[in-house]
Amino acid sequence: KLGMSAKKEDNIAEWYQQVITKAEMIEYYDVSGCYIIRPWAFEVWEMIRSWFGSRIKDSGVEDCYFPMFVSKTVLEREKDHVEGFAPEVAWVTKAGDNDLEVPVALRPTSETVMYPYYAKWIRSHRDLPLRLNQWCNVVRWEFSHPTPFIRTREFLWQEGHSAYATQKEADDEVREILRLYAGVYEELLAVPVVQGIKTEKEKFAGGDYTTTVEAFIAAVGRGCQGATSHCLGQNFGKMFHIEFEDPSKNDGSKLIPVQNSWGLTTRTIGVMTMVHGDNIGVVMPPRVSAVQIVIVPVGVTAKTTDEQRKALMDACTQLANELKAAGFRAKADLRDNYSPGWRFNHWEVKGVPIRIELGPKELEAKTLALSIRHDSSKQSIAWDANLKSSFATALDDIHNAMFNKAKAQRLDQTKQLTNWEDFTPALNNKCIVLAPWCGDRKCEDNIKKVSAEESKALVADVKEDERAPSMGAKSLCIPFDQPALAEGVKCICKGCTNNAAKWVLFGRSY
Ligand SMILES: O=C1CCCN[C@@H]1CCCn1cnc2ccccc2c1=O
Repeated sequence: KLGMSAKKEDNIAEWYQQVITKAEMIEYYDVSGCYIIRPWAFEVWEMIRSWFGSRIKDSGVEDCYFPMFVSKTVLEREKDHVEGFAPEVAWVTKAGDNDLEVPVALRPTSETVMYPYYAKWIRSHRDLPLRLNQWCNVVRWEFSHPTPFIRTREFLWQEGHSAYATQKEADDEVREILRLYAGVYEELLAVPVVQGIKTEKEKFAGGDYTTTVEAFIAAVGRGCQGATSHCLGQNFGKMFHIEFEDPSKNDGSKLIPVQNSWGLTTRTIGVMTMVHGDNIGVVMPPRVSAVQIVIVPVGVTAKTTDEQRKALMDACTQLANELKAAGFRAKADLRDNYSPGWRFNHWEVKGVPIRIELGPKELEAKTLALSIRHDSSKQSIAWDANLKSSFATALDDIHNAMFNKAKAQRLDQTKQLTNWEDFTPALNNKCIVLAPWCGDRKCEDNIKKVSAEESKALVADVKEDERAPSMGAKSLCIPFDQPALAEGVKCICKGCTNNAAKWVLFGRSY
């Protein structure tokens, strides 16, 4: 039974689980926190990989593959970045009945796997820049609530690791990669993102600074980190003795390269689903949907003669072939063991951007009746020589409409505030907050603590709905695009009298 029973605005967790299973994206699996990624979702990952992978390759990044097993000594080499994450590291301790002499960890990320070899391969400045990337899985045995695509114990990602001779080159690459991450979200997935830098509290502790693309899930009013691009500085270079001869000297003195690392994961698919999905099911962005146009024959009745039925089937196949020849991912669903209505609903729940019902009278008139999934509108397109441009326009219009709708929702649910008393009510109104911050870590901690307390107090009043989020707001990013900050504007934090230094995006988040 395909029908959705949960409503997105009522209970997004229940809605999400139904949507991703009925759209055949996910199958639940018997190891907690792990899920089967079915073709309808995996093909989105393949589109993302093709788009992002081709662009980083064109810019000079080389793909490679490192082992997924990490020895304990190597993993714990960079103390301060691992200690916070140690509880998430999964270990292999046995093979068959026998304990391993030395347990090996499953990679949670590959800095410590790769950098001993960066030290071996980098000798001269001519070995720089070294820019390697791998598409792989990683394991992080998290204990917080697992959510398919969004928070899983194993996920797919790409991780890029660069080493440069100069800080400038590294800084430039951090932003170049972030621009591509924004492109994955905005050009492929029709999801608007805010680009910014993480606060010291939220950045990757092993690095110098972390830049991020932040998405927004309007249905629950929560931010979601989309991808990160870190400048690691020389921290790992010092730890792993990565050095190169100083080209400006001839006394053999060494320099430590400036490194970056950057990652994008299958969380992208979860964000896409949560942002665009509706109470019918998934709504696929046209540029990543494995099927962009589905054709279902209709109007076949007992009165239809065999040759009429055959003519109609052939026409559906011919239309699909013409669309494929024009470069679209089109499919004719002629499975007559399912009713046309069942087929129509099937592709609607899966979120195919354009569905075409082709019947005898459309065939006669050579006009195609299009059902547009994202807004349930109807369009008719002549089946003529302009097929390619008509469908290209229709699909681009769908992408832009989905993007603009999501952007309008985010703008509508982003409150720019300067007074603390407006902060928690905004969170409880499914909003994120752009607020002035003095830059003190104390205030950032306080904002999270006090907003959580104020939310709990509210939930206490509203007893019956224990699901109301009592989560505090964390800083999502310091947007690169900063509104003007007038002289004397104070930090939003309750009780802080410091002048604000920056506008910061705060919100509950995944
Ligand atoms: O984000 C990225 C992008 C891709 C390459 N790695 C960086 C930083 C990863 C930070 N991190 C995240 N979880 C971890 C979990 C266990 C051990 C170590 C880590 C860890 O270093």
